[in-house]
Amino acid sequence: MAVDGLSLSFGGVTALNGVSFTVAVGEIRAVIGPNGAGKSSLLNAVSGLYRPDSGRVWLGGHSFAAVPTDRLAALGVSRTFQNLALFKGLSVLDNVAAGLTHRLRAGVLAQVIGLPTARRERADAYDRAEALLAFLHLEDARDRPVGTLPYGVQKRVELARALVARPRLLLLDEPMAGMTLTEKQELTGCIRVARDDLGATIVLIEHDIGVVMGLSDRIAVLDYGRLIGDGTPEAIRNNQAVIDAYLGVAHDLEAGEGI
Ligand SMILES: Nc1ncnc2c1ncn2[C@@H]1O[C@H](COP(=O)(O)OP(=O)(O)OP(=O)(O)O)[C@@H](O)[C@H]1O
Repeated sequence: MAVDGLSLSFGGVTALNGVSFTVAVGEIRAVIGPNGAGKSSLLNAVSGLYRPDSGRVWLGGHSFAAVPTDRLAALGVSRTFQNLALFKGLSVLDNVAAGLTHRLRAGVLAQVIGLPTARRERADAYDRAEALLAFLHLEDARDRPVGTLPYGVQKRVELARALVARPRLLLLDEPMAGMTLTEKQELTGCIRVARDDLGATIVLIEHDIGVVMGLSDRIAVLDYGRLIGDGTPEAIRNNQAVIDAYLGVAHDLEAGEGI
């Protein structure tokens, strides 16, 4: 994935101003920056929810002036949202399988009347969902209605659902928001599993600087819509422009506190 000269404004507000960076295959790439820096706008442009004013988004060897949302799955892209978007009354397994069943080739009618192809696709979706539960340590919660689970577990279910289609690129929007320290540690482990064992390239927006420093291979830093830093955690920690604009206000970087 890459973005090349991405610009986007809303009325008089410049959300993105000529942002370019690349994401290597198999990389965990964080995008950080103060509130209003343009992080969500960037993720929304990459996933096709916003149409940039100029610039290109590269996904899987194709470049787009505006990413077609209906082709995201075919391009191997999956994303999560800041606010949970799960079916609260359905079980964990059903929610995870929904990451596949909502776009099965056999249509809804075929599913309902139980044609063999539909049955096979559905069984396959559930097999893959079961496998994902094992990877992300969710087996114990398999049959529980999602709404009854602690928030941190629900976030893991959301990650599992995004992963069930085996995306090549996974976009995570503030995955650690609202989590306890233990939950953050668990989810960090799951994100590593997604990369190491499931082969996903990961781009995440995250405010918790401790998590970002520990998890990312490279970090892109936005400020007022501009890219002001791009490099390894070590390079970003020592980047004066980044310290001035962002890290300088961190309470305690070494302790890994969020800001
Ligand atoms: N749909 C929108 N309509 C109008 N202005 C918007 C819209 N989306 C973003 N903006 C503006 O664009 C700028 C960048 O916002 P964006 O949400 O991308 O920043 P962010 O870095 O994700 O912030 P936060 O960390 O607070 O989520 C802000 O000034 C914001 O008010």
